Amino acid sequence: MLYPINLNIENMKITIIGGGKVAYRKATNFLDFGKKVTVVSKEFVDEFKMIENEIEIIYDEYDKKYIKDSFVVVAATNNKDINHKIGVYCNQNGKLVNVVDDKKLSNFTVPSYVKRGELLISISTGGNSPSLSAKIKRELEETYDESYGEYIELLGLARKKIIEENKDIKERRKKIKALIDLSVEELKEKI
Ligand SMILES: C[C@@]1(CC(=O)O)C2=NC(=C\c3[nH]c(c(CCC(=O)O)c3CC(=O)O)Cc3[nH]c(c(CC(=O)O)c3CCC(=O)O)/C=C3\N/C(=C\2)[C@@H](CCC(=O)O)[C@]3(C)CC(=O)O)/[C@H]1CCC(=O)O
Ligand SMILES: NC(=O)c1ccc[n+]([C@@H]2O[C@H](COP(=O)([O-])OP(=O)(O)OC[C@H]3O[C@@H](n4cnc5c(N)ncnc54)[C@H](O)[C@@H]3O)[C@@H](O)[C@H]2O)c1
Repeated sequence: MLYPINLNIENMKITIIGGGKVAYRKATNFLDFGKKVTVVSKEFVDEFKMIENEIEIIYDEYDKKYIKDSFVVVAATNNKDINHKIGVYCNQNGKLVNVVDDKKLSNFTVPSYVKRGELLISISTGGNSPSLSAKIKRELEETYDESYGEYIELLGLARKKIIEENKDIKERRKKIKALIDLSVEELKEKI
């Protein structure tokens, strides 16, 4: 079973090999988290036009030289042998790699996720059913709607204020725990 981890990718070079639908989805995942990626492929599906200004595009077939300096790699071609080769190379060279057609060779997979400001809920089925992950995501999107972005921010600010103003740890914890029972309006008054 895979271990959940939230990764700081800010200073990591990320390269995606392949220019199909799956590569596009993986590229937008990284962009969602403010990270520019390099994508290497001879051909690209039209969707890439929407993000061409936000990524670096290399028109070529896979070559080791394109991932030598990358720390995170996604092998997303429709060529099983190439994907496998990329997976093996990355595993042997201490890189994080997601091979889109080989869960075993991947040392990370990409979960489905709901993002509301800093609230991040991720969903994985261990590769058993990505469609179920997508379904659960849609359900969670309704429960945790857009308003949660502001709510989480307010909770963070109120928590910070309580920490600054209360030296007694017990008292502090009690007050912080009570925050989640407050409405947005009530939280605003606390800040
Ligand atoms: C969650 C999501 C994130 C994302 O990719 O962004 C994601 N797949 C999504 C969708 C999706 N993928 C597939 C379908 C077609 C229907 C179906 O097969 O169910 C649909 C449905 C659709 O398109 O709606 C086909 C598929 N997927 C994988 C294989 C290969 C294999 O199983 O070996 C094949 C078969 C290829 C073939 O046909 O041979 C493998 C993986 N896909 C994963 C993630 C990882 C496990 C996550 C988990 O445990 O749930 C893992 C292991 C590796 C990885 O890619 O990281 C994203 C939902 C986006 C959202 O959030 O809306
Ligand atoms: N993980 C997932 O979520 C998921 C979902 C569906 C399918 N898949 C798997 O992912 C594979 C890719 O799916 P897709 O729909 O994006 O395929 P696709 O056919 O739309 O795209 C494949 C891309 O790979 C590129 N490519 C082929 N050989 C290459 C090489 N040597 N170097 C660089 N680029 C190369 C092609 O130019 C094309 O852009 C499928 O074969 C399938 O096994 C995975």
